[in-house]
Amino acid sequence: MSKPAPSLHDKLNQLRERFIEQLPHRLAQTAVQWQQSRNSEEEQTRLAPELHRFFHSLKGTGRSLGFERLALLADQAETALISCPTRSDIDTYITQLLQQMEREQQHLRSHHGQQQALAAVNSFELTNQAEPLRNKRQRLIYLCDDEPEQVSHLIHHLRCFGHEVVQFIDTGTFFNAVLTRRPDAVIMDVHFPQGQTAGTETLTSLNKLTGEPLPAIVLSAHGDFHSRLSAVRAGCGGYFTKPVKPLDLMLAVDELTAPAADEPLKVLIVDDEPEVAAYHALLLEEASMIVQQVHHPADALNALERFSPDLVLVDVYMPVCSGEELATIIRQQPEHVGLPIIYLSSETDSQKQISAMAAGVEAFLTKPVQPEELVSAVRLRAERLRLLRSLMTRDSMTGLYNHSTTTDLITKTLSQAHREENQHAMAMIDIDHFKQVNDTHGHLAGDQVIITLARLLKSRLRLSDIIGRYGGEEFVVLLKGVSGEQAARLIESLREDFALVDFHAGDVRFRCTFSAGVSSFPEQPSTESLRLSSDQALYRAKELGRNQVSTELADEF
Ligand SMILES: Nc1nc2c(ncn2[C@@H]2O[C@H](COP(=O)(O)OP(=O)(O)OP(=O)(O)O)[C@@H](O)[C@H]2O)c(=O)[nH]1
Repeated sequence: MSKPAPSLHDKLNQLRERFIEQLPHRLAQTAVQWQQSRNSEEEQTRLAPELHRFFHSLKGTGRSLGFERLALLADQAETALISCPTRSDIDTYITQLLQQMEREQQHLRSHHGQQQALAAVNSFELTNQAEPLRNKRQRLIYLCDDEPEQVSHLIHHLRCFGHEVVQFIDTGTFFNAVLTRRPDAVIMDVHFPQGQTAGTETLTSLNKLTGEPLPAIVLSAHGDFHSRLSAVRAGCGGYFTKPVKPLDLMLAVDELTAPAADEPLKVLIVDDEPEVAAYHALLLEEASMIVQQVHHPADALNALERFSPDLVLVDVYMPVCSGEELATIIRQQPEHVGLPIIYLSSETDSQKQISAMAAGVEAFLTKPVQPEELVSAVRLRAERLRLLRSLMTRDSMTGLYNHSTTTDLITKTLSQAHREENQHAMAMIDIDHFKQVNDTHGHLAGDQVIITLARLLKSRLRLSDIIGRYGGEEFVVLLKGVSGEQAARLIESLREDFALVDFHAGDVRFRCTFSAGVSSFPEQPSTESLRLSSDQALYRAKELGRNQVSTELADEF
């Protein structure tokens, strides 16, 4: 039977135990350094920074792990070091503090100390319940600021865009929370009552302790060099001075939490020799690609439909059907015209290779192929296809599907829904008085509004929903598996939140609203009738004064 995974409490306890275990050695080392610094002025100068660093970090980590007495002693030692540059004045004092730390450490290792440490672990609330299921684009953000009223509007905006925001007003609770449930991003103030740079120091301690830098942005009332330096040392990816524009902060969070890589590339291998196919699959999988193998050319079309690869790797010599013939069959299907195909063959005769290429394949690799050659040939061509596909199907400003792709995808979904008797809803969304926004605040500000609404839709709707930019300031979404009524309620909540987003054009702050019309399938059985019905509902919403959601039944939400 496999061992159960350690609980959060166990992990945290292990962390504290490790810290206490390592402490005698570190204290002994520091005591020796302190003695050495007595030998000469050079030694004193050489060791001063190291001694200071030790007390400083012991203060931070001790405090954060709940070892308050230890942190207090370290704080006293640090203050003494800073305020009395002459060593002889504080010699006895520091030696005494080191001895007290030693005793405290022994106490913590004793049974009684362990009990107290455990009580400290249990004193803060652990989120034991299963993590709520979050949208792939939704982030868990920890915001730590001791002046909550100054950041409430930022929290509102972050939540409005679907992020889960947990707020902390002190660094200790924040520290424990990170160890319990690691966030996707942190927004941290620098200055706290505990110290001028206590916020960034907490991040530094956490990064050291976990060995994994937290993606963090600093939000500070001060833009001085010292604060900025502490942020850089804590590995922060951005520094904002208050007051900050919510949308600027949102963009920084987006950038900080953007996935490191896109979806893995998908490759279909068609080869009648299973071992060879498996070997090539292994090489590509090692390079983080997703591979599907087909050993009979006749199965290739089915696999293309289901797997939708970015590239096909075809063996030239196969029984039943040659690679050339298979490539021609694939190319004759309009949806696969641009799909890159690479031949793999033992054929070294260049004349034969040229004739095989006549079927329009992208490359000819000779077996045995070098692993690097295979991976780079596949990656280069598959990524190019991805880029071309994206240029063809997406709107460049918002990254949403363009008009024709949105219509195609909706039509495909409906044809499947007919077979499976599903229900879906369409919403047509149009920004109100958008011409006026452009005329008053300029086109760039108008673009910002469009991009923001696109982001709101992306962050709040499910990945399976179809979201398209239909035209200038008009969007269409297909909400899968929901009734018209449910969809209208959802769009209504988006409408309310969008109306509260602050936009900025220079120093001017302004807000925008949208109107929406909702229709549903199967009541409207085709893409065209859904679109017409949503359009009519949208028209009604505009007529009735805008900033509202209307359904095809003319009920207003
Ligand atoms: N900034 C910007 N403006 C755009 C873009 N696409 C379209 N527009 C503008 O959007 C405006 C749309 O205005 P209208 O369709 O007249 O309607 P409206 O002003 O939004 O008013 P209602 O829909 O009646 O509430 C036009 O002025 C277009 O120039 C774009 O990509 N960026």
